Amino acid sequence: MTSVLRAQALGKRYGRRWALRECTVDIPAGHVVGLVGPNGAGKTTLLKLAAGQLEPSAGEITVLGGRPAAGPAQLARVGFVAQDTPVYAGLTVADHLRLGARLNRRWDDALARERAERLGLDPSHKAGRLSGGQRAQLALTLGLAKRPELLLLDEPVASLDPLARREFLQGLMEATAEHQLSVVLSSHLVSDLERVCDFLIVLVGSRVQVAGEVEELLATHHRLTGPRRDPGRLPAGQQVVSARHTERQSTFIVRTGEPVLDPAWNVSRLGLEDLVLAYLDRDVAGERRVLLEVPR
Ligand SMILES: Nc1ncnc2c1ncn2[C@@H]1O[C@H](COP(=O)(O)OP(=O)(O)OP(=O)(O)O)[C@@H](O)[C@H]1O
Repeated sequence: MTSVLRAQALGKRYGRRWALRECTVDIPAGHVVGLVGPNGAGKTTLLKLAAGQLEPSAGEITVLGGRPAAGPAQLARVGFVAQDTPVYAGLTVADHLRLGARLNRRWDDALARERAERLGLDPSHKAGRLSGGQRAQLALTLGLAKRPELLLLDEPVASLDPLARREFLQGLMEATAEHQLSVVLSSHLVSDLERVCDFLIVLVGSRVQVAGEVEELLATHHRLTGPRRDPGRLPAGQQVVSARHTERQSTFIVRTGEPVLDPAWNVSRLGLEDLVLAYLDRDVAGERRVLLEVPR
């Protein structure tokens, strides 16, 4: 299957500090990819590298088989909705659609108008007077009407209330099914990602901690609880993601393709949220522990 995004030892450095480091991922087409990580993890950097807005300092990245921003044809295949729903406050909804039509060679005007109408976006309203949710929907409409093959969304729901978030993600899911596009979506909110994503990338401290299809990740990660044990005594095929101990008991989260047969363990499956938290909670290269926002 063709890759929508392939990175090999990709890195971006500002001065001596790496914003993204040794990033190797291969995202097949047709997925809604959740890119999750705490503040400063490198999510925006990866999306901007994919959009061709940044040049790598190390490694390689190809998007839809080409170099990002290789030229107008490549740019037309990728939509990028930057953080904070970038719209022009002084322009009306109709102005935005006209601008989109002028700037994008594959612009789908019928889609843009139909979507704006369905969402109740009044063409005569200035973007600056729309609510945060409406602005996010306008930005998504512009991104979709561009008819990209890959849509990159940087924290599109961060400023939205739960209802607006649900509506936005619902709209995104419908649009991806209808137009067969691939999406990479960054967010802090695991519960939102759980609803829409079928591929996950967890970034912490500028490095990819885990990447893969959600179904496969959920099938291969287990929580083991039992009598206290040193992690070094687990079988070689069980990769320890996290370990917690009390005086008498150990709880491990392990990744393994094999069944866990040791009768000493009580084995349970993980939900996506627990899986993500296990990776986020690891100490990364001695850096401080990181916490993720998980709305209840
Ligand atoms: N233009 C820049 N100059 C210097 N450092 C930068 C620049 N842009 C990003 N960084 C640094 O690179 C690291 C990764 O930033 P990035 O914006 O990619 O993180 P993020 O995961 O998107 O964070 P957030 O969730 O807060 O948006 C951070 O440490 C940040 O301070």
